[in-house]
This record gives sequence, C-alpha cells and structure tokens, in this order.
Amino acid sequence: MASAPSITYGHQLDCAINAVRLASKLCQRVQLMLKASEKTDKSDDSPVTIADYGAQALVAWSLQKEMPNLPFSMVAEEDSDDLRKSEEGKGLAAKITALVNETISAEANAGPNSLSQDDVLALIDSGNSQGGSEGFHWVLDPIDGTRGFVGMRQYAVCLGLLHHGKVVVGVLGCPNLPQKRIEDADGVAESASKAGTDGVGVIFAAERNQGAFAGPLSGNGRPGEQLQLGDSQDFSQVRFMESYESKHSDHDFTAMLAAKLGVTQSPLRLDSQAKYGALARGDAAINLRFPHKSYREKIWDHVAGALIVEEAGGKISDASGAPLDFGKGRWLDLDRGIVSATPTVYKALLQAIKEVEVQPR
Ligand SMILES: Nc1ncnc2c1ncn2[C@@H]1O[C@H](COP(=O)(O)O)[C@@H](O)[C@H]1OP(=O)(O)O
Ligand SMILES: [Mg+2]
Ligand SMILES: [Mg+2]
Ligand SMILES: [Mg+2]
Repeated sequence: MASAPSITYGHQLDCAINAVRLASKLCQRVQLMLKASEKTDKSDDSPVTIADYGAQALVAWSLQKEMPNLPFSMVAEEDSDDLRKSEEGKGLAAKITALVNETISAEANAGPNSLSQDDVLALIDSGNSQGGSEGFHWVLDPIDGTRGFVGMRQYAVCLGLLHHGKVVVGVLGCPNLPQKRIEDADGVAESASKAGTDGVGVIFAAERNQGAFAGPLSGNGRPGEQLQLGDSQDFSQVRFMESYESKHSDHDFTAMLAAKLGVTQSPLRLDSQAKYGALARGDAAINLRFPHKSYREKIWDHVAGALIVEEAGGKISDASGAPLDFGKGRWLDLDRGIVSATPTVYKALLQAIKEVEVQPR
C-alpha cells in the first residue's frame, strides 16, 4: 500500500516570506526617522514603537490578501488597546495608518490610502488568537528585540505557522544583520548602521522537513542558500550567544555555564531572534536564554527561530532537555531557560546545566 503523501506547506512559506519582507520594509522606514515620541512603554516596561504596530498590521494584511479563502488565526504580540484609549494613542494610530499605507503603495502595488484607521486597528487586533494544539495558527512577533530596534542594533520580524501545535513554517527578517558570517561584536554593531545597503539584511526561511535557507532580505522569492550546521566539539573554538540586554537573560549564569563547558571565547551578544538565524548559519554554536525568574516566555519569541535551527540540523529545548511545546496557547511554559546548539555541543550543554548547581536568578 502506498504511504500517504506528507503534507507540505510551500504556499504558506511563500506567503510568509512576502509578509515578512513587506513588514521589514516598514521597519526600515521607521528606523530612519525614529523619535522618542513615537515610542510608548507597555505595562511590562518593554518599549513598543509605531513600527511594531505597523509591522503587525502589514503582516496580517499581506497574509489575508494572499490566502483569502483560508480561515485566519494569528497569535501576535501587540493589540490596539493603547491606540484607542488616549488622545496620544489616537495620534499614534493616525501615524501608523499613514505608515502602513505608504509602505503598501511603495512596495505592494496598491493605491494610496487603501486602508482606513479602523482597518489598521482591526488588522492589529486580528493577532488576538489564543493558538492551541488544533488547526493552523500564524505566530507573529512584529518586532522582536524592540530595544535593539530603538538602539540601532539587531531586531527581527518573526513569523511562524503552527499546524496541530507543531511549527511547520518559520521566517525571520533581520534588516540589520550582515549577510556575511559575524566575526566579532564590533562588526555586527557596524552593520546595523548600514541597514538597506549592500551586504546588510538577511531573511531566514524554513519549512518542516524541507530545510532552512538564508539569503538577502531585499529581493524576491525564496532565499537560496541552504543551511547545514557542522558539528565540532572543540570548545576552545566554540562561541556562545545570548541577549544583548542582561535584564533579558542572566549573563552571570551563562558565564558560569560557558566556563564549565571550557568555552573561552567571549560571548556574542545580540538582540532578538536574529540569534537563531546566526546559530543556523554557524556564526556561533550555542544560543543561551535564561530569563530572570519572574519572566514568562511567549510563543512568538521562539516559534520561527526554533524551526530554522532544527531544519539547519541544530537542537533546541528547555534547560531540562524537554521540547518546547508551542501548542498550549500564547505562553510557553518551560524549565528555567531555552538552549539551542549544534547537536554534539547541545548534549554537552545539557550535561553541564545538570552539573551547575546555581540557578538563574
Ligand atoms: N524582562 C524581560 N526578560 C526577558 N525577555 C524580555 C523581557 N522584556 C522583554 N523581553 C523580550 O525578550 C526578547 C528579546 O530577546 P533578546 O533579549 O534576546 O533580544 C523580546 O521578545 C523582548 O520582547 P520584544 O519582542 O518586545 O522586544
Ligand atoms: Mg514587545
Ligand atoms: Mg519578542
Ligand atoms: Mg516584539
């Protein structure tokens, strides 16, 4: 008996790539003109900019335009509450609407002013799905690493697709990431100021069981370079990555882990899921995230990057080795932190975590 054909998600991958490219264009426009007044602070003290909202609206618009006949469910970070409450919020909503329309007319061959302010607020709120382990759900972080975005460092537009709780498509748009392998922290800092120029801006894309690919963010179609991780375990040569912000991941704990493994190179500190892309193309062999104890992870911070790492041949799990379960709603419950690495290094890393007694604070 012939076996059932396996499901592929090629059309959804193409649509996700187009949506991420469009939203990345909006982010690049805003980064050129960002002012403090266009940034608000949410109740968790994280910043949000007109670009976060605009990118969320554009991804929702683009996906629905390209797949009009499919039911649409999206789990996304932002909502329009703060844009409806105050005069200041309404002013931001008007700016976001103008920005979304400008980007659509410049990049997507649509007429100017094609979306009203209400349309844009509704698109932002279309990201309010609770997700879960049944059916299809898009998962979006319109800007991951907003602090990096504001600080002219790294950030990423991160879009994934869940099918029955498993990630089947993952796309990362990284406008400030160098297209060449990162050799040192200074090089990557410099690249962020050259966004939009030759050699800067990368898109990573993966489909389950079909591999992970990278290529220039500018341009069309699927990125062409397949990523396949090597697997050396020479810890004197291995470099690890972690958050730029020590508030987001415990740098003291990771330093202890690295010492236990015999890693001597200093860490590469980057904002956002750009780290997952950098791991998948071999810029570093380990990515460590140990948030402080009170922090609860959300699925949009890991869905797209996790598939890109796995399809490049890497491993990802929580700190106990348990797989990340993205099918439980908007939150991601896990043991202590999230680790990803090349396969042999990953095994040694889990062992080192067991042996290091002190827990992240
Ligand atoms: N207190 C916090 N601890 C850990 N992560 C945080 C905290 N506040 C925000 N984040 C999120 O951490 C991620 C950035 O990761 P990194 O530190 O690796 O750059 C982002 O998703 C960011 O949200 P946001 O998407 O709003 O930027
Ligand atoms: Mg945020
Ligand atoms: Mg995020
Ligand atoms: Mg975000």
